[in-house]
Amino acid sequence: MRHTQIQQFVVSASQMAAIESRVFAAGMPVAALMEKVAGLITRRVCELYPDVRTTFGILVGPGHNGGDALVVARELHFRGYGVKLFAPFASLKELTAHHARYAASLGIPQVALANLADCTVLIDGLFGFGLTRPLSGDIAAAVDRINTWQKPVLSIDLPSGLHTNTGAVLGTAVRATRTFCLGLWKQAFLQDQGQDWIGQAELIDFDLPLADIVEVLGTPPDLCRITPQQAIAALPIPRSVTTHKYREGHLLLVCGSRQYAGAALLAAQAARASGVGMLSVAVPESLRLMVVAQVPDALVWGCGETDDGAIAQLPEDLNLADYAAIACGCGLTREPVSLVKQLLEAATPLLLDADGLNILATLDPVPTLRNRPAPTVLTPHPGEFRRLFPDLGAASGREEQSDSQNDPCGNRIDAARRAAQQSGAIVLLKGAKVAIGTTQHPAVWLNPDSTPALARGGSGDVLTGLLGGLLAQAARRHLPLEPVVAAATWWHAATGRLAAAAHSELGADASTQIRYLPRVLQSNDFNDSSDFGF
Ligand SMILES: NC(=O)C1=CN([C@@H]2O[C@H](COP(=O)(O)OP(=O)(O)OC[C@H]3O[C@@H](n4cnc5c(N)ncnc54)[C@H](OP(=O)(O)O)[C@@H]3O)[C@@H](O)[C@H]2O)[C@@H](O)CC1
Ligand SMILES: Nc1ncnc2c1ncn2[C@@H]1O[C@H](COP(=O)(O)OP(=O)(O)O)[C@@H](O)[C@H]1O
Ligand SMILES: [K+]
Repeated sequence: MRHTQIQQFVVSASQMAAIESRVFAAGMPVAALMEKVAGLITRRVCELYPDVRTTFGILVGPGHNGGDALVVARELHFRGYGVKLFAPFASLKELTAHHARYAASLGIPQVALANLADCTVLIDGLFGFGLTRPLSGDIAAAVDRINTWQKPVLSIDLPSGLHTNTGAVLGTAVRATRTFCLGLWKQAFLQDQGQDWIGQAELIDFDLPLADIVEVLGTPPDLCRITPQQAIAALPIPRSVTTHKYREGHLLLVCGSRQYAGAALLAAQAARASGVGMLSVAVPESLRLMVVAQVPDALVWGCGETDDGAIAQLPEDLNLADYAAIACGCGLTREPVSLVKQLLEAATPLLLDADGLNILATLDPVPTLRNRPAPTVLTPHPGEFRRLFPDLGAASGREEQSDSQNDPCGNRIDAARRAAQQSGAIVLLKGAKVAIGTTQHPAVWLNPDSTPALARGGSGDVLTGLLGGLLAQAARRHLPLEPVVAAATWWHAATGRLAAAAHSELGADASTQIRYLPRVLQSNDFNDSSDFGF
């Protein structure tokens, strides 16, 4: 129970400090907490490296991150491991200085950086959430040098140099292979730009009282890290035994063009896998028979086409009020502007993706969305996000085409939140760590566990179909849509992980993802997203 609750929280540096202050004010001695935390870290290090011939090079910073590192060093020393310290700061916080003195008295050597080069593993205790300014000078040079060594690095709390909230690299940062996040997930762990430095992330729960956490974060908290349990709870299962197809929602998918026929198929097949009661698909007339053949369960509308094979208009006898939800955009091309306008005016929950978003971007999006008579869900990747919300775009993540960006204001959590606040829409900002901005509480949902196997054309169409189908089911029941958007995000990511486990990261193409959608729900163990057996 505690394990599940703790996994949902995400904190900023100041919130973490506020929670710790409450614990200290209540009587917990700082030194005792440091012993406890470092003891838990030591246990994990010993589990990871049971061979006592392993040698550890330990980087010691001036604050309590360095204090943690010194306690870990001492404990590893007592367990018989070889330990060397690199402690380049002349002035240490008081508790850290005590531990440094004791470590010296035990004969644990303090060495120059070059002498760590022969250690098997490095432990990074330079800076944690107390980092206040960019790394510079000798310490930045040391970090840069360590990063060239290609050794396993275990970072304590955060890779030193990473901004606790944004995950941005401040000057330079340690490239960790694994990071032990202490107590509560820091925001950096849910930001794309920190991921290449964090490596494998692991939470070390050291029993911060829930009452203190809730007091600082509020109920419900502003941010929520999506857990499998929450996601499953938001899915329309188990079904009522007496239900019938019209009670399980009717989705209208508006998608496809002669140029992008596959996108329509992927979205329709994923919508089918969502369990939606009825699925209608509106495509250009020339795609109609192909969709019928591939998705025989759908009612397929053939629409009038433009010269280029995009949808010119919806059939006259198609009544938008007949549907619980509409999803539009996959493979649409940017031609059908009046179609998207028509859908935006409908009093039906609307999901816009891909070219639906690109068209919306030309229609003065913020006031248009604000005037919508029904809820809207947007699923932009960072490029589409920037087109929709240019004033927030810099904060949405790295450039699509660039592989070396570290945008110092790449705060996706903030970008998704502000986009939702401005527009009133639910904004699902795609990426490695999907951030979903809402106007409700929580203001932002964050999806922690995914796979780069999803980074390929067609993945987004799968998400749109799946989410559209789930939105139709929720809207039919008059349920809030925000938890459903979070659940679809989790389901899609879990599908990618399951498909990648079976077929490799390269083999989890969009069609394979669709085949794996139902298998995610067949797994019996949702206690932890890492408990899927992969
Ligand atoms: N309290 C506890 O018992 C628990 C604490 N825990 C542990 O404590 C960590 C937080 O400790 P912390 O607050 O001491 O901050 P920390 O991250 O060590 O660094 C601050 C020091 O770095 C300095 N400094 C900053 N930037 C710098 C720069 N660019 N270049 C050079 N120096 C720079 C800064 O100096 P100043 O800015 O004051 O000049 C200050 O001296 C947390 O991450 C976790 O590991 C947990 O185990 C839970 C229990
Ligand atoms: N590195 C990554 N790790 C995890 N998920 C990713 C990664 N890159 C992309 N994704 C996910 O894959 C999907 C890609 O969607 P999108 O960019 O719209 O692709 P397309 O339109 O080509 O299908 C989104 O759900 C996104 O969150
Ligand atoms: K660190």
